[in-house]
Amino acid sequence: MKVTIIGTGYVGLVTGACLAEVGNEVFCLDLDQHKVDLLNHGVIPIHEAGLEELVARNRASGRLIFSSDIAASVEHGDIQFIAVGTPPDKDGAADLQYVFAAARHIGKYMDGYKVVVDKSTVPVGTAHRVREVILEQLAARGSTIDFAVVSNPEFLKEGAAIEDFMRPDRIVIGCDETFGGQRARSMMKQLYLPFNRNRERTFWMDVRSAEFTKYAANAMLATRISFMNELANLADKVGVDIEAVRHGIGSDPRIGYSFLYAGCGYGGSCFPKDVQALRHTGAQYDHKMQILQAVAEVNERQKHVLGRKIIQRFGDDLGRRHFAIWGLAFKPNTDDMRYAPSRALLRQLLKRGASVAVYDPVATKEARRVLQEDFAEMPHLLEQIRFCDSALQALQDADALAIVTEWKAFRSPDLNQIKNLLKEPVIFDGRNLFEPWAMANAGIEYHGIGRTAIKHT
Ligand SMILES: NC(=O)c1ccc[n+]([C@@H]2O[C@H](COP(=O)([O-])OP(=O)(O)OC[C@H]3O[C@@H](n4cnc5c(N)ncnc54)[C@H](O)[C@@H]3O)[C@@H](O)[C@H]2O)c1
Ligand SMILES: O=c1ccn([C@@H]2O[C@H](COP(=O)(O)OP(=O)(O)O[C@H]3O[C@H](CO)[C@@H](O)[C@H](O)[C@H]3O)[C@@H](O)[C@H]2O)c(=O)[nH]1
Repeated sequence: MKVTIIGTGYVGLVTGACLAEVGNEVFCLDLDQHKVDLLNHGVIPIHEAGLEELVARNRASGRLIFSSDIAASVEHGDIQFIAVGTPPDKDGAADLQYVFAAARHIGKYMDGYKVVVDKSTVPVGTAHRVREVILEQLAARGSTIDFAVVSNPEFLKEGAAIEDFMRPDRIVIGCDETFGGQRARSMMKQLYLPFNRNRERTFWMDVRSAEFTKYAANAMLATRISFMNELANLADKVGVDIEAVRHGIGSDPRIGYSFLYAGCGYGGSCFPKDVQALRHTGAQYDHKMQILQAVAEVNERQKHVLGRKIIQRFGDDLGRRHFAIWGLAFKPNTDDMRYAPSRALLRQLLKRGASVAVYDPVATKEARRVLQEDFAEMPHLLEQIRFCDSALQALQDADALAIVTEWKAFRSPDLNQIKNLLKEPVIFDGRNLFEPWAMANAGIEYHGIGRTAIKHT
């Protein structure tokens, strides 16, 4: 099928490459000319396992092209995916300006029937507004061309994006009579056939319910994490091991093990903004989302828990202290720094005068960029950060090690080397990678999240 993807970011690029891989002719549009140029030179602007090979293979076959030519992009695809960003605006609502700009472009240039698919995460009612925007453009041209608007939210996780797209848990498609009906439904069905071979994964529903399902999924996952983080903080006070509790409750199939890891808070481009946006939808309908308010507040606090543990241990004046930090990205297998908990920790430590040596396997370049922005008003603090090429290098002469991202490479370190390189054998583990008893046996003072701190004796 002929498909256009508008917006070639995480979601657009993965969607485009995966749809090309199963045989479609895909046109990826982006207004960021630099990004388009990189992609046309085979350079992938993000770190995502397997993406480079997938893009190269499909570019070589001619099934995947990148361009900033709006008119050509609208002409190309019978199906037009809108996969642009929906960042939070100043009130926490989803900023839909990029979605509507894409809709305007479609309305301005379309010359035949199109199925317009909202793939971006957008609040309930957005498909209706996208339809209105397209209709306005058509009316301005005196045109009555038929089109459909469909909601097809994306559930991929960064770091496992290709696997998630190729073998999704579910494909949610909102398609109803108001916006498109049977013709759009059969085109969407055909497009997703290759992803339904093993079993039917598509859930058909009305457009508004599909839009809501995306927020419901992210809000539920964020709630589980904040719930566990709140329990972990209490566990620390009452002398309970949150990891034992996680096993104890996760074994109940009604609860399950996923997304129950306590830590130093959730980050990323989705949970923080989507929780806020859903709260905002609640406010618009005079319906206070009390649980989600607590979820967001607990998470904000949680991002500071690791820093607070460090301050408790070393005092508020960190002027002569130096710390090693492992992990900068908001989670492993990505270089994404959006809302990463490491940013909150750095702010806490640097403002108190500490210096830090940081290491992340892939996010260093992106971290340098976002930290310039974070410390734009206090640029001198950036001089207190040293970016290292290896985890061991970061440990040299540090007073303690803090772990912020659960990269696999951090899971089984040589404890003797850690002890030899650190000035004091102290670890603050924001992702509970290690067992307190193993640390105690190794003579390391260990502070996890919700794991009774065992002091080095
Ligand atoms: N990142 C994820 O893991 C993920 C997963 C599921 C859903 N989502 C949702 O998908 C959407 C996209 O997220 P993302 O992380 O891919 O965003 P992104 O910021 O990585 O990419 C968006 C891209 O759209 C481009 N763009 C903006 N306006 C445009 C226009 N009018 N025409 C063409 N290109 C335009 C930008 O230049 C940018 O390259 C968001 O709504 C997000 O919430 C993201
Ligand atoms: O038990 C857990 C699981 C995750 N996290 C943290 O939660 C954040 C988000 O993790 P994850 O969900 O794996 O990453 P995302 O790539 O942001 O993916 C989420 O957001 C996407 C964008 O909407 C959705 O498509 C995905 O389904 C949804 O998992 C990260 O900071 C993790 O460290 C925890 O603290 N504890």
